[in-house]
Amino acid sequence: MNIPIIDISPLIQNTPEKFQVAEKIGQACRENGFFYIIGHQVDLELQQKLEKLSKSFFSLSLDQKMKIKMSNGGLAWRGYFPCGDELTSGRPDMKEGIYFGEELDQGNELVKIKTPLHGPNLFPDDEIPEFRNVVLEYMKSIKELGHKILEGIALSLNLDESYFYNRYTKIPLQLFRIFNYPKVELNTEEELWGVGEHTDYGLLTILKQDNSGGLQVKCKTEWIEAPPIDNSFVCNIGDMLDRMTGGLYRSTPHRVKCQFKNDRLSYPFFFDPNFFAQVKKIENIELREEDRNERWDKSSVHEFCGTYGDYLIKKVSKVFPELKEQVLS
Ligand SMILES: O=C(O)CCC(=O)C(=O)O
Ligand SMILES: [Fe+2]
Repeated sequence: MNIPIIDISPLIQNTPEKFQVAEKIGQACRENGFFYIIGHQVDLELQQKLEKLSKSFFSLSLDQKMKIKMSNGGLAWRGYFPCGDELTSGRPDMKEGIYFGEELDQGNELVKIKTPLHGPNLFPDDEIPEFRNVVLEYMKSIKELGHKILEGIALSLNLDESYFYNRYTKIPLQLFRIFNYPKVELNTEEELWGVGEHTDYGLLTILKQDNSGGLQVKCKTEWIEAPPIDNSFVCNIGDMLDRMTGGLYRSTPHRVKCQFKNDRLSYPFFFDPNFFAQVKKIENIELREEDRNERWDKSSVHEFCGTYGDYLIKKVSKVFPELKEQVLS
């Protein structure tokens, strides 16, 4: 089974062919929850600048990188974490990375009342002064892309194209990460993963990956590769879309292999419901059979009660247990 490649230019240009695009997106979401997009019109030069600056960042010394360590980001949950600090299902991932989000200054009302995951980003301004603007510009264009893809997803469910925008994503929660999976010298019996099996938490993930490979997607019981495709993004649906569609669009487990040949860079952007949104099932969609026992975390996305922020904080706390103690205690 292959992951489909969908040219979304009609969706971007708002031409009548967008309904056919929506049809293809719907099919991909019902089949395995993963698809590539091309024709997205995200500026290539901007992407190349992002790649170049990200490489420069990860090649700084650990001391330099730790100047923007996540504990300095406090409640906003931003900044750098070194290899081994992030856990999936309780086990350390073989990756380092930086967390970004919407850039909000200390004067912002939500920041003033200490809303978790809201605040200013941490950038390596001394070492790589251009990084800040390039990251913020990239996030802006992927956010716009996210709105477009969600219009396609709404159409694929026979909903008004602004269904998600009106209810959940007028102000989406944006989480943007840049990961480096460093080349690992094999000297252990332990099974190592770049990222262990998991599903994403929110609505939609838009992933840029370099040409190293290693991303794998679980199709029923089989793992298939999601190899790099030039100037494409890999899209996958998260737990909240699974919940909204009563399981019709499942959030699909995926993982990343440990890298033994060279470093791998990836850039996942999580386009998620507003932090304060109560995520509900779409009217007129029937709840499908529970998949809890098959899920990696043995929990049900359909039983959860609360806001998206509540859901996310519970999940993120498992991923960074130490930070949780510092920040939320
Ligand atoms: O690095 C990748 O290709 C995927 C990362 C991922 O699955 C995640 O951060 O949720
Ligand atoms: Fe993921």
